[in-house]
Amino acid sequence: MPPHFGDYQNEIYFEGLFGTVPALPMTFAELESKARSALPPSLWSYVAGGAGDEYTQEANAAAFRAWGLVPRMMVGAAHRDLSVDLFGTTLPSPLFMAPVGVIGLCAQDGHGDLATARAAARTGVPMIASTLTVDPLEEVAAELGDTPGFFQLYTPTDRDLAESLVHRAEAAGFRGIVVTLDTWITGWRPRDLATSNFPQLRGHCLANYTSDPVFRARLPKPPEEDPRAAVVEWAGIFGKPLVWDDLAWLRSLTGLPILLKGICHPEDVRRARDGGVDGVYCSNHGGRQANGGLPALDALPGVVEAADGLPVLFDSGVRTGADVVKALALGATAVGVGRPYAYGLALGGTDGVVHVLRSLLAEADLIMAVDGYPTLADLRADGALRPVRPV
Ligand SMILES: Cc1cc2nc3c(=O)[nH]c(=O)nc-3n(C[C@H](O)[C@H](O)[C@H](O)COP(=O)(O)O)c2cc1C
Ligand SMILES: CCCCC(=O)C(=O)O
Repeated sequence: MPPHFGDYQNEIYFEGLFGTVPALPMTFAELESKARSALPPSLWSYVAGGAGDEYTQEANAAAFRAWGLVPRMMVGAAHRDLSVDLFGTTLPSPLFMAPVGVIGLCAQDGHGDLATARAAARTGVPMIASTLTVDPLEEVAAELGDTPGFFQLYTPTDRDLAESLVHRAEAAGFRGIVVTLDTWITGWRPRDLATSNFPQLRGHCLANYTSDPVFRARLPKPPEEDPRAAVVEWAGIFGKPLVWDDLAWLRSLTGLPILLKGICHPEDVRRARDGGVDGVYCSNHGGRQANGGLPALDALPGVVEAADGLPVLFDSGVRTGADVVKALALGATAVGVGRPYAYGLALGGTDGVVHVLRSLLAEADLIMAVDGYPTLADLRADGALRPVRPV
C-alpha cells in the first residue's frame, strides 16, 4: 500500500487533542515572514530576492491561479498512489528539492546542506545538491540514506574541473547530473547589488571547489592560506556559456542520467533529446536570473509535448500542494521547490524542511482524495484541469 501523505493532517490534529499546535508555519505566507525574521537581513534578501523588479518571480507563483482542477466524485479515491518512476527508481512521491546553492548558510549551524540531505533521507524526497554547497558533495551524499540524490553542475570554464566534479558526484553515489544552463552569468539582482552582497563572493558555498584537486592545482597557495585568491579564481572560472555542441562532451563524462535545467522552449527540448539527454528540467530559476520572462508554468505544456515521454522536471513558483497538483496535471513528471524548503531550514533545520515537504505532500494528497484523482495518470487525463475564467 503506498504511503498516504495526507496522514500528516491526522498527526497534527491528534497532537492538537493534547493541546500541542504546530511550532512551524502552516502557510507559505507565514513561512516566508517568519524566515525573514530568522535570517540575517542580507541572507534573507539574497534568498528571497530575484531579478529586476521581481515581476517574473511574482508571475511564476501567480500563474498557478490561472488553472483549476475539476472535481470528480465516487471514483474510489480512498487510496492514492503518488509514486513516480524516474531513471529506474520508484520514488514515493513526485516532489523533489531543487538545487539551492546557498542553503548551507540558512541553517543555524551553517551546515544546511547536510540538514537538507537528512530531510531527504527522512521523507524519501530527492535532493538535488548544488555545486555551491557549504559542505563538500561527498559529505552531503553520505547523509542521503536510501533516498536518491542528484548533483547539479555549474559547468566551469575549466573542462578538467567539470570532469572532476562529475566524477566525484558519480563516486559519491549521486544518481544523476543536472546541468544548469541559465546561470553561467549572474542575472541583474538589485537587492544583492544594492548591498554588494553575493555570498559566493564572500567565499561562502565554495566547498566543492576548495576540496577539488583540479581547482586547488590552479591556485598559487592552498585556499586555507589565501582564501581571497580562491574566491577570485572561482569567479574567473565559474560559468561556461554552454552551446549545443558541448552536449557530446558532457555526455562523454558520465553514464549517469543527464538533465538540462532551464529549458522552456520546445525547440530546445528537441535539441536536448537529439543530444541524448535523459530528461529536461523546465524552470526559469525562480525568477532570479532574467526578469520580464514568461512564468515557467506557462512554458510547461509546450515542454511536455516536445519531450514526448522524456522525463520533465519542473520548478519555479510552487508554493502549495495545489500548485504541485497543477504542475503534475500539466504533465510534469516531478515537481520541485526552492525557497519554501530553504525557509523551512531557516526556521527548524532538518525538522523544518521535513515539515515543509510533508505539508506540501499532504495538501496534494488530500486534494487528490477530495477531488477524485487517485493517481497521477488520472490527473493528467483530458479535462482534469481547466483554465480559470479571469475575474
Ligand atoms: C537562494 C537560491 C539559490 C539557488 N541556487 C541554485 C543553484 O545553485 N543551482 C541551480 O541550478 N539553481 C539554483 N537556484 C534555483 C532553484 O534551483 C530553483 O530553480 C528555484 O528556486 C525555483 O523557484 P522557487 O524558489 O520559486 O521554488 C537557487 C534558488 C535560490 C532561491
Ligand atoms: C551564480 C549563481 C549563484 C547561485 C544561484 O543559482 C542563485 O543564486 O540563484
